[in-house]
Amino acid sequence: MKIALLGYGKMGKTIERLAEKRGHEVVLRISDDVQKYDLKKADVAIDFSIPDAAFKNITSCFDQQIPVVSGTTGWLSRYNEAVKLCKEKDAAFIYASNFSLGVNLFFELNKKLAQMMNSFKEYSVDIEEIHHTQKLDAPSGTAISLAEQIIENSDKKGWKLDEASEDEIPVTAKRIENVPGTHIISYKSEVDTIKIEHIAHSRDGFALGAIIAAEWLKDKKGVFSMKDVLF
Ligand SMILES: NC(=O)C1=CN([C@@H]2O[C@H](COP(=O)(O)OP(=O)(O)OC[C@H]3O[C@@H](n4cnc5c(N)ncnc54)[C@H](O)[C@@H]3O)[C@@H](O)[C@H]2O)C=CC1
Ligand SMILES: O=C(O)C1=N[C@H](C(=O)O)C[C@H](O)C1
Repeated sequence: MKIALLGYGKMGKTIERLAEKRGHEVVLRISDDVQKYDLKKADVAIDFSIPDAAFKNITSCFDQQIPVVSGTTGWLSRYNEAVKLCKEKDAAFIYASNFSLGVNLFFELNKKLAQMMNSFKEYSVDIEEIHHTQKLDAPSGTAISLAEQIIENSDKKGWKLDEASEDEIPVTAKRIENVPGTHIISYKSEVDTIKIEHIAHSRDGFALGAIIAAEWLKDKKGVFSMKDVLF
């Protein structure tokens, strides 16, 4: 598979290393706001760029009929617009706030736990995420996905960074040098705490998941999620 990397930072470089090991070839590397780039040589594009660039990168792929996998976070206010454009242009698109297998399993666990805990009002829920200090967005896209899953499976009405009201989930974002990504969900009562935690040891899990998603998407049309790829 010939891959265009839209974003050639920490994730782009990790994807290149793992993709080459799987026999793929990187044919284009974009790491800036290039006015127009030619994706014709690529079978698929993988976007891990910056929040301000993701929408333009993704829709350029639709225009050039190249399937696109995006993991960039912090641009999701335009996600529905991207979905609409993908359908109009009969293109192919997968977005995931987190491509790692471990986090996608953790997502399923989170939904089940939220359903179970909803009957026990003596417990209050909170989410904590920890990432490296270069991260541009807060809270992380994964923390937002986790909060949305809890909201769908409980009586919670929303989430808020730091201070939250009774019917909202408080989300805390910490920034510590070199942390690839940690997410913790806690249910606390007077007498005890129940915690589930996902700790990424490196970026390899995210990168491998994105490559597997690209292999899966290459010959398809439509809008998909990581759940379609993995389960
Ligand atoms: N969904 C997932 O599984 C994961 C998502 N991420 C997200 O991926 C994104 C990238 O993460 P990192 O690689 O760690 O960041 P990074 O800062 O190391 O790399 C981003 C790169 O994008 C480049 N860039 C700037 N403008 C661009 C443009 N217009 N087009 C293409 N590239 C451009 C920058 O020069 C930089 O090299 C972030 O939004 C992060 O939250 C990160 C890890 C996993
Ligand atoms: O910026 C990162 O590094 C990460 N971003 C993603 C997010 O915002 O959830 C996924 C992962 O946690 C690493």
